[in-house]
Amino acid sequence: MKRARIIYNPTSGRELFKKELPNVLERFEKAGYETSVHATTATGDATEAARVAVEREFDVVVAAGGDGTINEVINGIAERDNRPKLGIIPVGTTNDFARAISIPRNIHKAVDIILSDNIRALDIGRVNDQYFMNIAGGGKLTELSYEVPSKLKTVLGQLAYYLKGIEMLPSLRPTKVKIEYDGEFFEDEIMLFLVANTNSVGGFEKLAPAASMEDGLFDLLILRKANLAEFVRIASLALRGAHLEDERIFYTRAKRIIVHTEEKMQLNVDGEFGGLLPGDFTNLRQHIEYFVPIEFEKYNEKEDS
Ligand SMILES: Nc1ncnc2c1ncn2[C@@H]1O[C@H](COP(=O)(O)OP(=O)(O)OP(=O)(O)O)[C@@H](O)[C@H]1O
Repeated sequence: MKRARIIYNPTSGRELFKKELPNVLERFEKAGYETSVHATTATGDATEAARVAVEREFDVVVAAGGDGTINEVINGIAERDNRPKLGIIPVGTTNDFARAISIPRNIHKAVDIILSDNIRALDIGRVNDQYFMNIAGGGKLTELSYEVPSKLKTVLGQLAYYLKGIEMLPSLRPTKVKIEYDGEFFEDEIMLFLVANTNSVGGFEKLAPAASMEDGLFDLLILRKANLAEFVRIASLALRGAHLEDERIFYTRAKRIIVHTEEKMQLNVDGEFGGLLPGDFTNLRQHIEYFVPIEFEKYNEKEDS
C-alpha cells in the first residue's frame, strides 16, 4: 500500500484547509493510500516533518500551505537520496509555485491532481546550504516580503506586498556586485538581482518568460542602477513580460551563479530571509518529482519546442 504524509500549515492563507482535512483524508484512503497528517507548529517545523517522512520511507509527501510551507518541505527532502514524490495543495497567501506548475487553488482539484498520479521531475535551486523552488535574489526590493506583517498578509493577501512596495520605492539604493555565471562575469551597480527557477513570482507572472523547470538552468535577471522613473517604467514592462529588452536589464541563463557584494546585502530565498551574501547558486536538474496536471506537460512541451 502506498503511504502519504500530509504536512499542512494551519495558519496558511485564510486557514481553510483544516476544515477540509477529513474529506481530503477520505479521498486519499479511497484511492488506496495509507495516510497520516502533521500540522506544523512554527517556522522550520515543515522541514523537520519532511525529514522524518523521508526517514519513515513515505512514498508521497503532500505540502498543504503557501510557498513558505512548500519551501520548507523541499528543504527537508532535497538532500536525501530516497526522496518521496511531492504533492502540492496551495492554500497559502502566496502560491507562486503552484501557479507555475498549473495547480489550481481549489483544494479538491489539487487533490485530484495528486490522485491522478501524473509525475514530472523538476529542477530546484540550491544557494549556500538552502534549497528553493521559485526564486532567490538580493537587493533592497527583495527585502519586501519579510517586512510585511503576516497578519496584514492574511487579511489583504497579495495586496499587502504592493502596498509595502510602493512605500519602499523612494528608499531603493544601488549596490556594487560581482557576479560569476558559468565562468563569465558581470560587474556593475545594481538595484536587484534575481535567480529564477520558475517564471511566476510575486504577482509578476512573466518575470522570466522563458524559464523552464526541466533544463537545469536558472534565469538570471539583474536590474542595473535606475532612478525612480526608470524603475517604475521597468516594473510596468515586467508586468507584461516586456522588460528583458530594456537596457537597464541584464538577462542570461546559467547553471551555476556566484554573487559577491562589497556592502552587506541580504539574500532572499523563496520570499524569506536567507542570510547574507555571498551566494553560491547551483541548479539541481530534475531533482524533485511532483504531481502535476496534464496541462502542465502540454505547456512545457510547447515551451520546449
Ligand atoms: N503553526 C504555525 N504558526 C505560525 N507560523 C507557522 C506555523 N506553521 C508554519 N508556520 C510558518 O508560516 C510560514 C508561512 O507559511 P505559508 O507560506 O504556508 O503560508 P502563507 O499564508 O502563504 O504565508 P505567508 O504569506 O506569510 O508566507 C511558513 O514558512 C512557516 O515558517
